[in-house]
Amino acid sequence: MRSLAVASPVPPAAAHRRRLRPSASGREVVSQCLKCEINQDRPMGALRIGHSQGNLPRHGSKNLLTPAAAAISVEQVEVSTYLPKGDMWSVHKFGGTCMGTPQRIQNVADVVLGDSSERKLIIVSAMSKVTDMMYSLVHKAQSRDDSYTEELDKVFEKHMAAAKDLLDGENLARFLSQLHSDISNLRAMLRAIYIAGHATESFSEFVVGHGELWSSQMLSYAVQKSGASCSWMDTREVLVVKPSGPDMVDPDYEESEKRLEKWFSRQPAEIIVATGFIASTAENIPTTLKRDGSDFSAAIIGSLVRARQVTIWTDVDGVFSADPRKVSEAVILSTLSYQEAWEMSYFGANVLHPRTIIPVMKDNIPIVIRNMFNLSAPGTVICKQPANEDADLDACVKSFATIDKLALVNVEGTGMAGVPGTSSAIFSAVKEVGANVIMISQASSEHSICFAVPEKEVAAVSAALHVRFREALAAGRLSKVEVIHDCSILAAVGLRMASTPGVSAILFDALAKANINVRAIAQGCSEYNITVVLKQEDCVRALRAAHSRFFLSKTTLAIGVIGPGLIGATLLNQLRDQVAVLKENMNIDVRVIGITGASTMLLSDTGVDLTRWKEEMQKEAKPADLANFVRHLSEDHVFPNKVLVDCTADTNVASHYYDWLKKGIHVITPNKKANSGPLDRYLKLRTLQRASYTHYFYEATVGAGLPIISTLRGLLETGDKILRIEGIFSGTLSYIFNNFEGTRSFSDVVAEAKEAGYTEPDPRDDLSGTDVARKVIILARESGLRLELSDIPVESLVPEALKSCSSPNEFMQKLPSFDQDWARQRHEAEAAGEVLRYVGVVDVLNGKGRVELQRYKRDHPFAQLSGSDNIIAFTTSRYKEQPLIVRGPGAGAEVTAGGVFCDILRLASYLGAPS
Ligand SMILES: NC(=O)C1=CN([C@@H]2O[C@H](COP(=O)(O)OP(=O)(O)OC[C@H]3O[C@@H](n4cnc5c(N)ncnc54)[C@H](O)[C@@H]3O)[C@@H](O)[C@H]2O)C=CC1
Ligand SMILES: N[C@@H](CC=O)C(=O)O
Ligand code: NA
Repeated sequence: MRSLAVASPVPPAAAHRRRLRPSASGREVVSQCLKCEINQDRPMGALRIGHSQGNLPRHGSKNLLTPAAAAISVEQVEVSTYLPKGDMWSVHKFGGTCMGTPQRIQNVADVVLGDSSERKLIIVSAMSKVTDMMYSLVHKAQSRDDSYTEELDKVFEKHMAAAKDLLDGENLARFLSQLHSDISNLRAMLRAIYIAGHATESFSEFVVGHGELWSSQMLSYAVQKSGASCSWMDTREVLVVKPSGPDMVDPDYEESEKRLEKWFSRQPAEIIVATGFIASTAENIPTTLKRDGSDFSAAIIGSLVRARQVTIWTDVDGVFSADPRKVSEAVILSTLSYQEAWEMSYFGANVLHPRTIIPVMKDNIPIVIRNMFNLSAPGTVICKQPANEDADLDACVKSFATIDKLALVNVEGTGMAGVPGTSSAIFSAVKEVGANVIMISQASSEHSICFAVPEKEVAAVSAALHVRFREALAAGRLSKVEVIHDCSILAAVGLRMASTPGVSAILFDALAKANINVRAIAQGCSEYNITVVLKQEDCVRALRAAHSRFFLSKTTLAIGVIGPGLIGATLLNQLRDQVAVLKENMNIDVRVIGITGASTMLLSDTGVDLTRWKEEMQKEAKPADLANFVRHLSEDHVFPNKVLVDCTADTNVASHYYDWLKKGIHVITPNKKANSGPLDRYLKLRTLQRASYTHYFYEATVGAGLPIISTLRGLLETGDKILRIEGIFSGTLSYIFNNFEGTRSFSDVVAEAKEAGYTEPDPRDDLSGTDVARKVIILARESGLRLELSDIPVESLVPEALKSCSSPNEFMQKLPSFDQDWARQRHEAEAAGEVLRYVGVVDVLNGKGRVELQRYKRDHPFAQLSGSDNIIAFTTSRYKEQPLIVRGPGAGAEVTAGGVFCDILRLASYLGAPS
């Protein structure tokens, strides 16, 4: 990759090591000020650099106390070793969590020793929580809160305990003596702060940096224990920075490089353990790189030595494709470009601070984010985008992020178009109130401009705009300055995304399918992100919908099953056996997140375990409450697509479909009540369905799993004209008349049909012809006829005397008393060489339907059926001579549940699943 910048004769390492090991104090007291030394512009590599402690020399009147604790001074020694640069270096940074306990520090030492790079530079943060403790010390002291002394004791004890655990012998003694000395200096300094009631910035920066001094010393001793060549570096001797804004500093690379070379010439160890976070100004005043500064230290040092790689060790497996707290299926990204990482950190992703990326970006040094607690995870590499990365559409999007608590401001009016200066006037008004504009969008018609600002700033922005545009508003040149509250931003981040055709289509399609309304859109020319503004309440759902479309199983579907009776239970078992296959082969992730019966319901956030749903239903279930059940589904934020599967025969349940579709919940059902109920309701439902992206499927309402509705749809949608549909639509009645033979009684065969699961929950619905009439109505309406159920003449097979039975059981018990009548009717037909068949007819030409018991010759196709077969003949303009016939079992648990399952997969494919 890169070649060495400087190669120099290196004296025997041992000699250097001896000279450069930290002194008993851990630091070397030297005589000459670094500032003066550097100013003399000496040849590099010849300095002994240390920072003194205790009775320190002064650097000038500005920092009277600071030098007493932190002056950085140098002593000249002979030039011996130059700093090599390039691939031999690997830089590691270990965050506070990695350094949290003695055991963890030891693990860090092991990781460092396990890296086979020729030279290693290790940057460490303070032990976890220590930096906060140090800030609190300063805060307490300047607030004249005495308890700072106890807190300082805690800091001392924490480090002493850690060191005693980790180190022994001479190293422990050295460390503890240094710790004592530092703590007593800090006590003096904090006392001064306490008396003054004020801490200058340099005072507090000096105090807070101690966490890194101690953690890095402990680590360097721990590494030395193994006998490795290791030096400790106080980066205040090397890293020079200058303030570049509030709470921001810029590295002085040139000066830092000089100082590093000089430092290295004195201590050319193979492993250098250095303090993160701290640095000094050009005047040698201790300072810090501000929050997250250790990452920055690592990046700057990585750049100074032109490292092969900078590894940032933390406690996550890498950079996620979305906030894993919001998207449980977020994945770890294997690579990211610098710009993408940059963009993501803007959107709040816990990646790296953008400034951390700058130093390494200029030298194309990769940054790797690794998990200290899961060494098997390869992590995320942040590097220059490889030119040949495959141009897969989906791969263009790397991650999604959101920003909440925003408001949109919309300034609108005809007087804006073509008037130069309008946007400047708007944004200068915004600037005057100090608001931060997060996103701007203006359509090219120029009649409006909208922008997003933090919700807490919008009142001031709106007021300022009303003042600024008072005249324009009064004159009507501007029609309004409108505020839309409670908005969020969803941003898709990816390098080539904005320039790759189809990416935004997929994004917006995913949002549309999740029924999410987009309020504003912005896509910068930077190609790195597409930003959409939406209602805050939709934000997590939108994030999940978009994320799942690009990263997950392409289609996720949350299902609520209503009515786990025969069909519902069979469906749940079929799902149990097939979900893994669907995920593997079709990229469809189906989760049942609720099951409700008439009396109890079971709710789950992530998906019911379908291998034990019945037990769970008994153990975990709550009293059934349909409204709560639906709320559970609609308020779920994990899954973008939700579907209610109604497996009841309940009219009341069916009456809710309209509301559910309106809520964006898809509906699938074998229940015929909605489509055969009042015509106006049916039409309203279908109109809503057609106008929305929410789907309603009901294939199993006619012919169970047989493709009846879909066949009819196919004919109609391709322009065929339906003339007539007739057939045997009842599995129950088909079974009864197919098996009502010989000596068998009618009531026995009905009981068998019920036992086989062909009948409706109340078998009278079958025998009365009502079930067939419902199917006729469904097909008639599907064919365009506007008929009510009452328009269908129905010949009922329920004896008059049994119509008033109070229960299906009573009906079944009394049915045998009518067996004689049935036997007679059958014998009459048989005598004529005929069979009894119960048929339904949709006479589309005449706009009518009927349901009746008919006699057919033995060779008629309707006489050839067996079992619960349905047979449906479509006579159409195209199928005029010979009807199109669909035949097969038209009732029963497996085939019906299979039909419902097919609808679920149809929905998945409408939602984008592969075919
Ligand atoms: N059995 C079959 O071969 C076919 C049945 N169908 C239809 O499938 C649906 C279910 O039929 P089956 O499973 O045979 O009936 P079933 O009686 O075995 O199951 C219905 C279930 O719904 C429950 N239920 C009733 N009202 C409810 C409510 N308000 N909330 C929650 N749960 C409620 C019942 O407790 C029962 O568990 C019916 O609409 C039927 O017309 C459609 C095609 C074929
Ligand atoms: N009970 C019905 C079931 C299907 O809709 C029938 O028998 O056909
Ligand atoms: Na069907």
